[in-house]
Amino acid sequence: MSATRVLTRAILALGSNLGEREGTLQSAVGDLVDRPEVRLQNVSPVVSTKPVGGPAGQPDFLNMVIAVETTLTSRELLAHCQAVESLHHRTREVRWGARTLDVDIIIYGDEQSSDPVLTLPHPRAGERAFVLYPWSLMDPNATLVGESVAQLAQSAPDMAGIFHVPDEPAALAP
Ligand SMILES: Nc1ncnc2c1ncn2[C@@H]1O[C@H](COP(=O)(O)OP(=O)(O)OP(=O)(O)O)[C@@H](O)[C@H]1O
Ligand SMILES: Nc1nc2c(c(=O)[nH]1)N=C(CO)CN2
Repeated sequence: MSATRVLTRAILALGSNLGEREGTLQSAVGDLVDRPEVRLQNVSPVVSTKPVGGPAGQPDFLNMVIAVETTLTSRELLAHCQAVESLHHRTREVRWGARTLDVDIIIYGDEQSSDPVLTLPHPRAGERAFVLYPWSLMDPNATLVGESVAQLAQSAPDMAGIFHVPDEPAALAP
């Protein structure tokens, strides 16, 4: 008889700035939860964000976060996120360069780790409005290491470059 696995809540951040960005994010969410060990709990709106770091002139990102409950360990969840990135033709050439899909684990329960292979909470999440702002829209009461995610978003340097994505293409708007 196998041991019962603990169910852990995790926040995953998704970003895309190459190709059909919105479609990639939508299908990546499906792929991330397309196994019995990962259950989708909540989904943020998609926001448009200016690139933070990396080469100049790269396209704007679409970013979003999701909340999942999982019986995977944190390392298994990382491997799963990387497999979904590969499925969407993610390559790693330039640090912070343009990519079809990036999936980061922001928190995994209250696990803390300084291992570079999997650092938890994600070491740069607390200063990234492209993670914090959609997270605060999904869960206005969320906290990251004891601080309000909504407040952290407002003081993040990239907050000024964040825009809501209209539900309909601008060309169809009255
Ligand atoms: N919390 C985490 N979530 C995802 N990857 C992580 C995490 N902590 C460490 N890593 C490691 O970071 C490595 C680089 O990941 P990646 O190429 O996606 O970085 P990036 O998204 O370009 O930059 P950043 O790490 O600043 O978001 C991965 O191979 C992974 O092992
Ligand atoms: N706007 C934005 N900038 C970034 C992003 C991202 O997802 N959105 N991801 C990065 C590395 O994870 C680096 N810079």
